[in-house]
Amino acid sequence: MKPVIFIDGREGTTGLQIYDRLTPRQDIELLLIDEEKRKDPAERKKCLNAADLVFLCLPDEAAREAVAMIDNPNTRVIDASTAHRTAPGWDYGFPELSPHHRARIVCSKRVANPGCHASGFIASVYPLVQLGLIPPDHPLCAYSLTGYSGGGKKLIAEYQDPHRDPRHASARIYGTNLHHKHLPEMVHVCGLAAPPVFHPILGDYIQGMATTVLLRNDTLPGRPTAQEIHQALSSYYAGQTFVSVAPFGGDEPVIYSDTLVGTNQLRLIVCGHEAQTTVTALFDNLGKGASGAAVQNMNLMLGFAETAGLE
Ligand SMILES: NC(=O)C1=CN([C@@H]2O[C@H](COP(=O)(O)OP(=O)(O)OC[C@H]3O[C@@H](n4cnc5c(N)ncnc54)[C@H](OP(=O)(O)O)[C@@H]3O)[C@@H](O)[C@H]2O)C=CC1
Ligand SMILES: CC(=O)N[C@@H](CCC(=O)OP(=O)(O)O)C(=O)O
Repeated sequence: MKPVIFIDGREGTTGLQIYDRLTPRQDIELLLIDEEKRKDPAERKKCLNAADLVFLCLPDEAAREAVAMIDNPNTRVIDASTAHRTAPGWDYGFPELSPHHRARIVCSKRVANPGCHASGFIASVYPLVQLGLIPPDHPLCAYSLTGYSGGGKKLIAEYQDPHRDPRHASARIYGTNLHHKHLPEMVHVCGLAAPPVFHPILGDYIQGMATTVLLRNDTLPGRPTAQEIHQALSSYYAGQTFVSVAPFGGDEPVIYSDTLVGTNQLRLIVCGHEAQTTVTALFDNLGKGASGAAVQNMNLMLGFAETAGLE
């Protein structure tokens, strides 16, 4: 019997991209909700409980409500929202972080899909903390470029509106209160003593991300060089399909944040010298930053090849 999959929020940005990756597949059965009833709690409840696995591609509050509607003990959940990423009983859906993360996802009933900015930050920082190159109480700084699809349908409409504010043509820093909603998961997953100083930056392009962590080598234990940090990350992720490390200094002399759009890849670029290092994670907010990662997690949970639907 093919596993039955339901995408709650299929009409949204993340949901649609999961749907597009799943429709060609013959190894699953997609449960589709009646278009008119897609926000009807009773109809959603029926679908949520009829499925073997559900993707929640909803605002946080609606995701919490959806989880509360599930009374079938066999229904497994992948939540793309921020609602459960640090919640007890949920596993963090980033399998490349460690064999432990991967093993948890494989048998999990509740997987929280990582936030997009958080994915970029954690991909760089988690291994360096594990390897002892960054102490958990190290004062970290990061910034993260994103396309506007990261803000869902509302932000896409705002940026694509022919009568939009002309200032949207310039990049804009947001999260200026320094309390971005991805900070708790960055701290929780990496085991940090305090959140990084973090600015997200929105550009006038639809898709693609570049998340950069800045390090002063003389403040790190053993004063590693940028090359040594590059070597450590390269060894850490050796053999992974979806996370890779570029040759030292990067693949090109500049870094375009839309380089990996349309893929489920996340590529780390380490630059610097004896005194300073930057680690930039390049990926697609709707690939490894959301929908691609969610499908990868589904593959692991249901015993499919990790790459199925993601080639
Ligand atoms: N976009 C991205 O790059 C990323 C998004 N995410 C997260 O994924 C989740 C979805 O985001 P995104 O796809 O961008 O958002 P969108 O706004 O594009 O889509 C959300 C969808 O949920 C629907 N919806 C809202 N409330 C309900 C409800 N009560 N019942 C059923 N459907 C409902 C909306 O309906 P309607 O169409 O009528 O508005 C919409 O189709 C969010 O939590 C987001 O933070 C995570 C990582 C990256
Ligand atoms: C451009 C933009 O607005 N991006 C969103 C993050 C998108 C994402 O990762 O969403 P969730 O954490 O909600 O799942 C933001 O920075 O709030």
